[in-house]
Amino acid sequence: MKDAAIGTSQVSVLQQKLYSAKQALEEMNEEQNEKLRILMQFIAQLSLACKGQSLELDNKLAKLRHKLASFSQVEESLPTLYEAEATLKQQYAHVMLQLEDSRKSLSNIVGQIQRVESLPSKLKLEISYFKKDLLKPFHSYWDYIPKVEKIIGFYDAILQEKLNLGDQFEVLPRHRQAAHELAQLLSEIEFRKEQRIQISEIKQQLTEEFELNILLNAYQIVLGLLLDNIAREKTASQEFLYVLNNALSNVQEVVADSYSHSIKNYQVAKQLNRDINHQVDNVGETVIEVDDINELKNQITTHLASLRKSLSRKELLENREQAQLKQSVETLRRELKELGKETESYKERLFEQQKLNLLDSLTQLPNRSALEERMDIEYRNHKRTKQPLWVAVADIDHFKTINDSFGHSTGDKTLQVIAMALKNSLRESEFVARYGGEEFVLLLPDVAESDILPLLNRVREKIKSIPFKFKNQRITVTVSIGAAQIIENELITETFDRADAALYKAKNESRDRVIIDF
Ligand SMILES: Nc1nc2c(ncn2[C@@H]2O[C@H](COP(=O)(O)OP(=O)(O)OP(=O)(O)O)[C@@H](O)[C@H]2O)c(=O)[nH]1
Repeated sequence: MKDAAIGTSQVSVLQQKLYSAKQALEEMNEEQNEKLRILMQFIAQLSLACKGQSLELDNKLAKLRHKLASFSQVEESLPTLYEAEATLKQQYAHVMLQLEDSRKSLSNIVGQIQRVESLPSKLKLEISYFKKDLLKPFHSYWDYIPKVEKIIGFYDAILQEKLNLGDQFEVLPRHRQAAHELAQLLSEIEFRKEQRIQISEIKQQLTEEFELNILLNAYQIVLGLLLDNIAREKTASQEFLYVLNNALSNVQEVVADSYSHSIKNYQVAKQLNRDINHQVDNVGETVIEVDDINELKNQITTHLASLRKSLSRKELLENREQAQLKQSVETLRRELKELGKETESYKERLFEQQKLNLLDSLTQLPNRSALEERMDIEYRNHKRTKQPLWVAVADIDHFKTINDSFGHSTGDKTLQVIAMALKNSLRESEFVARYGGEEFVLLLPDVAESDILPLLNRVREKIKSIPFKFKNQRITVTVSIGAAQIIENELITETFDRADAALYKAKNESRDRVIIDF
């Protein structure tokens, strides 16, 4: 009976082992689910950064985010993940198609250039090589943009050729007008920091006496810079889409893989559990049924041997599962790290671009888009709090005379100084933007009706007192201001129109004054 007691205690040790093995397996599953949940949240956040690429993609990613937010089992999100991936692939295909169309259009343009008679043979040869080069497909916008620049270069060479032939190309009033318009346009476009010096040189050249090729060069450079800006933004978001797309595919593979592994392992483990329970039952029955001690010894030894075998198979399975889990988690962690890096640099580029989009490059004041956003916010605040809100439009008087008498770059500097003065004369909660040209818009919340005229007159006086000195001449620059307060049931754009009409009146009443539309 002593042997039987030993057998029973061994069985209970084995049962204990079995129980702790089961618990460890459950913990592993929980840990795996937790890691996946973190990854899913991350993907949801990341997909937000993709917004604005295409409406369809936005919808798919929104659906995916919704699924991921409420996910309890990974496999529930798989179909939506597949759908989002398919759309990302479509988007990629769409971009490629666009590039292909652009390549064909470029070939057509080159064909037209080739038809120009009187092309020097060297240029002809170069163009025909270039046309052959265009037979190769483009893989990114970076392939496309240099080709456009090259074509612009050909045009330029042809024009130069014509200029040289004619030699006495006269600068006509319409050329001067074009140069003036280009200079003005340059003041309204946001350029990147490293482009600004080049742009201000071009502006300077356009305002002085110039030859026709200066104007042509200016067009070419500006076009090149603009294309570069467009390409930068496009490539940045495109690259990011590809990375996200790949990451989604990898994660999807890992998830699907570990899911099918855990199903298989679960089934094997279930079978093993059944075997072990069965063997434990058998030991129990043997202890009850067999009386002969030797027989009992033999049978229990056999049962124990087979139990040990099942348990070691189970241990093997658990080890394998542990290794698979480690590998999946490792792969996911790597993906996460890569994505993290990519998102960080994308965010930086986006931030740069946003800054570029909302600041006026000359004065560094908020630009018109920023003004529209702020108007929206102030309007909603006003609706909520019922506090007064004023819109004022300020315009520099006789600004054209400054440009005409002292040059465009002096005009630019004047704009910068006045912009700074306007900004400094306002409180933190007040806002000023460059609306365009020499016009600024102020948004003034929370100012009582009795205070608005003195406030704006102070601003006007402050600008008038700036000691400008151009070409050793002391110049007083003044501004005219029109303002209006938002009234019940009025849109803020209507208030703006009334302020603008008041400014018009101030200009008509000999300028340098403030008129309020009460
Ligand atoms: N230097 C410079 N001039 C600019 C810029 N934007 C607009 N301008 C010039 O601003 C001048 C505006 O002239 P007008 O609209 O005739 O007005 P004004 O001379 O100020 O006359 P009033 O507004 O009637 O007092 C034009 O000569 C524009 O070329 C800029 O960014 N830099």
